[in-house]
Amino acid sequence: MSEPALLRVAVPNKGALAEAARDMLIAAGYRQRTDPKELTLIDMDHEVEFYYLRPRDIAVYVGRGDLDVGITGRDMLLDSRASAVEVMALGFGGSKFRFAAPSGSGIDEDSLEGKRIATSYAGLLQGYLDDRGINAEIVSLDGAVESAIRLGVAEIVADVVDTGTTLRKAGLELFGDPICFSEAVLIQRADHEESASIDGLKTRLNSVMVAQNYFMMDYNVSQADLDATIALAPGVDGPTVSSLARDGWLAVRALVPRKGAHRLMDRMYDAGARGILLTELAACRL
Ligand SMILES: Nc1ncnc2c1ncn2[C@@H]1O[C@H](COP(=O)(O)OP(=O)(O)OP(=O)(O)O)[C@@H](O)[C@H]1O
Ligand SMILES: O=P(O)(O)OC[C@H]1O[C@H](OP(=O)(O)OP(=O)(O)O)[C@H](O)[C@@H]1O
Ligand SMILES: [Mg+2]
Repeated sequence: MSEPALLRVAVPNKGALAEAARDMLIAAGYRQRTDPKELTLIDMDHEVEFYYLRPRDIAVYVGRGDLDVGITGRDMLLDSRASAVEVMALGFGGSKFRFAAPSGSGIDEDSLEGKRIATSYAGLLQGYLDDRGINAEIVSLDGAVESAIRLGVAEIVADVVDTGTTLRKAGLELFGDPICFSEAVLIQRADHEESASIDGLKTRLNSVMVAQNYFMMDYNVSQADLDATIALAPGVDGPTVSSLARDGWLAVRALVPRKGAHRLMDRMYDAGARGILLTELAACRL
């Protein structure tokens, strides 16, 4: 009997996305490497082979068709100019790609013409400049771009910003609108065909994201207050209502949005709910 064709999936091997990508794949039921030095891992149950690669290279492999699907940052996908497309945003690794200059320099987005701009995302920056007809010199660096100004290499930097701590430490301040709002994304080759195995992966990842957006709420309530509490927490397809071994009381279970769940708990209590529990979900397919 021939071996099944394995789905080839690229996963960041280190950096800002690696740990969250691994956690998400494990939550979706896949095996992941236990030794960070392993380069690949086969999950035979799901007929998937994972390749642990630099996030910057993942769009190249997927764009060429050497790998079927990959997880990388949207900014890295756009920077690569590879023939790959975003098929699903994964809800982690959020960052912005932004301009910064020394505090008080007076440089703004209207004064980019003729400047030297240091970045490790030359493709992404060039696309921004070309779209606006701006001529500026791009100084391409590998990382730690924030130091480029102090060292005289450039007057402006364009870099990934999350908390802004790195920029502040370098005495820089942001200017202009973000060039790109990034997060981790699932990518496929631009001319990909329909694939049941990739659909399976997307469904599983989606179920993890849905689970991250909801809590399961359990509570007890008297028959008299049931309608009021259901109106506050109607669930997705209506709550499950079971009898409780206490006369005139019911046990109720409903999915509730994670956002505002604690405020909802207060309102449920005021409406008569007691013994209210919020529980994390591991995965959830609605
Ligand atoms: N501090 C951060 N917070 C959130 N996302 C980030 C942060 N730094 C980078 N990212 C995002 O993670 C992705 C991969 O960047 P990362 O910094 O891990 O790659 P790298 O610079 O090639 O690797 P390394 O920094 O390990 O040399 C990019 O999409 C980037 O926007
Ligand atoms: O706004 P912050 O929360 O400070 O995060 C942004 C910093 O994080 C990344 O650096 P990384 O550690 O990946 O180093 P690198 O510049 O060498 O890639 C990014 O390049 C910024 O320098
Ligand atoms: Mg980095």
